[in-house]
Amino acid sequence: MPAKLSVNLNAVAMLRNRRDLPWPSVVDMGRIALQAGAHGLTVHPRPDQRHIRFSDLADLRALIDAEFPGAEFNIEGYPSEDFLALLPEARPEQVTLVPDDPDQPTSDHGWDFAGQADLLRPVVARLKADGRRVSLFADPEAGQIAAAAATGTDRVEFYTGPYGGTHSDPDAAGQELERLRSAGAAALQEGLGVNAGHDLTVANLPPLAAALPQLAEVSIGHGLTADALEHGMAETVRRFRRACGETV
Ligand SMILES: CC(=O)[C@@H](O)[C@H](O)COP(=O)(O)O
Ligand SMILES: NCC(=O)COP(=O)(O)O
Repeated sequence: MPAKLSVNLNAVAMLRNRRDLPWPSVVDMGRIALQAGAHGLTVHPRPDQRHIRFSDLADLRALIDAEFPGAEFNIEGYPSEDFLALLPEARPEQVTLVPDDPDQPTSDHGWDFAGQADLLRPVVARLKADGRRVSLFADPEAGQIAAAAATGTDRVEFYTGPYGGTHSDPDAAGQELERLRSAGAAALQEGLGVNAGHDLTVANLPPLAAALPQLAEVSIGHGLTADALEHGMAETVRRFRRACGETV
C-alpha cells in the first residue's frame, strides 16, 4: 500500500505573510492539493505564527469538512497548553507532536522518549481520549522505538532531514536509509505505525518507500512547494503521489 501524501502548507503561508495581502491563499492551495488527490493537509502553527496563523486552522477544517470529508487534517506542534487549546476547534484527525523550542528555525530532531516520557504519556493519553490519532516526531534510531511505544502513541514520524540532506552523496544516503530501515523494523516489532517527513522530494521518496514498506504517510511541504512554483500545485501533487508509488 503506497504511503499517503499529506501536503504541508507552511511554505505557502510563509509566502502569503510577506505582504498584508490574502494571496497565495492557504485554503485555495489546500483545495488544489486535495482535488489532485492528496490524502490530507498538514500545518505547523508555531507560537510566533511565522507562517501558519492560528486563524488558518478553522479555515482549513471548514474546507475539509465542506468539500473533502474523507481527507485528513494533521496538525504539528509542541504540546504546550497554548498549542493544545487550538485543537478542539480544529479537530485534526492526527496530531504530530514535535520537541521544538519556540524560536527554533525548523524541526530538526525527534523526542528523547525515555527522558521525556513523563511529559509525553499524559498528553498522548489526553489526545487519544479526544479521538485524535497521535504521531510523535522521532529520530530514526532503532534503540529509541521501544521507549516511543511506551508513551502509548499510535505512530512515530521519522525525521528525514538528514536523509534529505544527502541529495548529492549516495554513500551518505545509503547510510541514512539503513538507519531508517532498522528503525522501521523496530517500529514494526512494537506495533507502531510509521510516518515520515522533512526535506522529502520526488527524487528521494522512492528509495525511502523501499526502505520502509510499512510507511503509512509522508508529510511534505518545502520540496513540494518549490516544485509547485515550476509545475503548478496540481501536477506537483500528482508527481509526488507517483513518487510514493501510487498509479496516477
Ligand atoms: C515536523 C517537520 O519536520 C515539519 O513538518 C515542520 O513543520 C517544518 O517546520 P517549518 O515549515 O516551520 O520549517
Ligand atoms: N513533517 C514534515 C512536514 O510536514 C513537512 O516537512 P518539509 O517537507 O517542509 O521539510
